Amino acid sequence: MMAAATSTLPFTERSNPLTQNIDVADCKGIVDILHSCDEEMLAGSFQFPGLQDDSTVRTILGAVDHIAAIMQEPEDHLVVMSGCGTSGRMAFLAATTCNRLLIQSGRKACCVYLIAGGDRALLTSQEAPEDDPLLGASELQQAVTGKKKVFYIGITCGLSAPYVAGQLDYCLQHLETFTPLLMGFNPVQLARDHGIEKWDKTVKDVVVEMEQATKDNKAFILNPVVGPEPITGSTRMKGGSATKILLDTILLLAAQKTVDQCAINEHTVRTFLGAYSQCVESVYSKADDISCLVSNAGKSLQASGHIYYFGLGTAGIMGCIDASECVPTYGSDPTDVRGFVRGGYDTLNNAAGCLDNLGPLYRLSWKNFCDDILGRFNSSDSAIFLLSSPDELGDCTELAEQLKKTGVHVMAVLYNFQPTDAKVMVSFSTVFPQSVLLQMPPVPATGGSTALRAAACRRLGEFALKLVCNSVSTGAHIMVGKVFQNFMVDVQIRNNKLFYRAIRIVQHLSDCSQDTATRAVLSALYDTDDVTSLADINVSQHVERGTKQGKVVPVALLCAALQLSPRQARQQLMVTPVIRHAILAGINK
Ligand SMILES: O=P(O)(O)OC[C@@]1(O)O[C@H](CO)[C@@H](O)[C@@H]1O
Repeated sequence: MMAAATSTLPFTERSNPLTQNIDVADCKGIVDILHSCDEEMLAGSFQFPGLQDDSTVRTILGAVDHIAAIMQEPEDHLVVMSGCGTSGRMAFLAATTCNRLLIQSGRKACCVYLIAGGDRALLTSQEAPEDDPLLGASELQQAVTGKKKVFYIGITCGLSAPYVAGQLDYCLQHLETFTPLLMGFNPVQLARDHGIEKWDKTVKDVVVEMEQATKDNKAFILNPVVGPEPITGSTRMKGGSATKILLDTILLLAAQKTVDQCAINEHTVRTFLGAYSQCVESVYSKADDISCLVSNAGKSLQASGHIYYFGLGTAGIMGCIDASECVPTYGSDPTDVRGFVRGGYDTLNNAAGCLDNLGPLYRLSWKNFCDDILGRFNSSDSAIFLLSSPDELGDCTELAEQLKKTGVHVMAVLYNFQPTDAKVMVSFSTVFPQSVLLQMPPVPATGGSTALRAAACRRLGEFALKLVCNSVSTGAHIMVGKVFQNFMVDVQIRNNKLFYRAIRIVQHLSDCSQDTATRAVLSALYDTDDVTSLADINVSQHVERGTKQGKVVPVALLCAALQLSPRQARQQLMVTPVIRHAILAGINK
């Protein structure tokens, strides 16, 4: 095998031995495999500290202390959380929900989020700004104008995003104002060391500087290793979940320290992290029910239908977040999987407000759904309601009944912390005969405040919904052949990292040299047999083209594996769209 040596590959880009046959598993098998991956995320044991190890717990405590100090003096102090794609969406959710909790507790909001590509990236994939460190730095600079002290959390699961590196670099140059924390899931030595266009540093250079600042007690690095992703490189899954666990734990404990004035120690942190382990078990104890959702969702995509999530509050936002990542990961159409939130932008509570005018993909309220889509909703589509309490049933019934008239599968996922009342359950299963009821574990003690307790329940519930939605969208895309072994074989080349990932996938699956794989990818990207003139083009130009050009990796794979021209490969894919079948068909010709 000519693929790059595993030990030099970041964990976040490695192929997970647990999932190498996920593409040929049945729906229950897929969910069971994802269960073992999520257990692995919490258990760690990759020869580097994991989520629950001492050094991680200590770093969390350090961050809690700093953030609690900022919460005490919110006037000219600020917490900034920032990232690209899922990392930025998790930052958004953490910042907005923490602010809400602070206000409910009689305090002032003190958190802001940044996401590469701005607020439109909350709903759609905007990958290119991830490659721009200067953009990152200038957006951070703007966000902190007038602030005296800033705790900055830069999230990049792979320790790979230049946008975040640019911000960390800015923090390191202004340590009198900033205390930076780098959050990611690789050891520092595996940070990305590729050249960055129009910048004189690599991400790794900045991470090394961060390491030095950490030794001087001026910065933090929080980088537990959670193991390779279930779908290779898909950091929306374990990476996104681990990000959520860490951000929620840090912010809730900081709020507890501030609001309830209670001491937070290692035991408190461990109890919180333990609750997430219990949550994973509660979720997957419903693996049979979840696999029914996966099956229906997969059948929808197979029939060229759609998967729609509907939710109230942050439950609805979890659906939107899950949907947003399907486009770059699986090369799917942005309308294939969509999320709708009751109340639209008022519920989203994003900094830029209503984005309706950006186009149909930004119309996210239930009303928008009824106006734009309900009329053409049909029996190949799937509807999944996401609920955070049985009390929300009344709000969902009317829309659910309307949808049922179209003959579609209308399903629901409900998380509940109270023992579920039998009568409520009867009405629930009348409206949603196909549902997943997640009985959540007790929340860790969160002092005396009811607001704090309610917030802790919500954060755990969102985590549970994330796991279910990730199972649904991953499983459904596996069912339509978008995964080969455990590789995303229709990934879109939308940024620098994805360009090199595409090459690695082709190299690995067609067992060829890196050079051959690069030629195959360029050939597929530009639809040409002669790639000699493309050798000197900047990766950013390949990315620009890759953002518009579909099926690059499948075409490149067929070119490399079967020595086809891009034209022949595209023809083959028209006849046999499932890549594994297309290769076998070519070999058997
Ligand atoms: O900077 P990170 O967090 O390593 O990676 C961010 C990213 O490139 O990867 C994710 C999916 O793999 C996307 O959500 C996002 O665009």
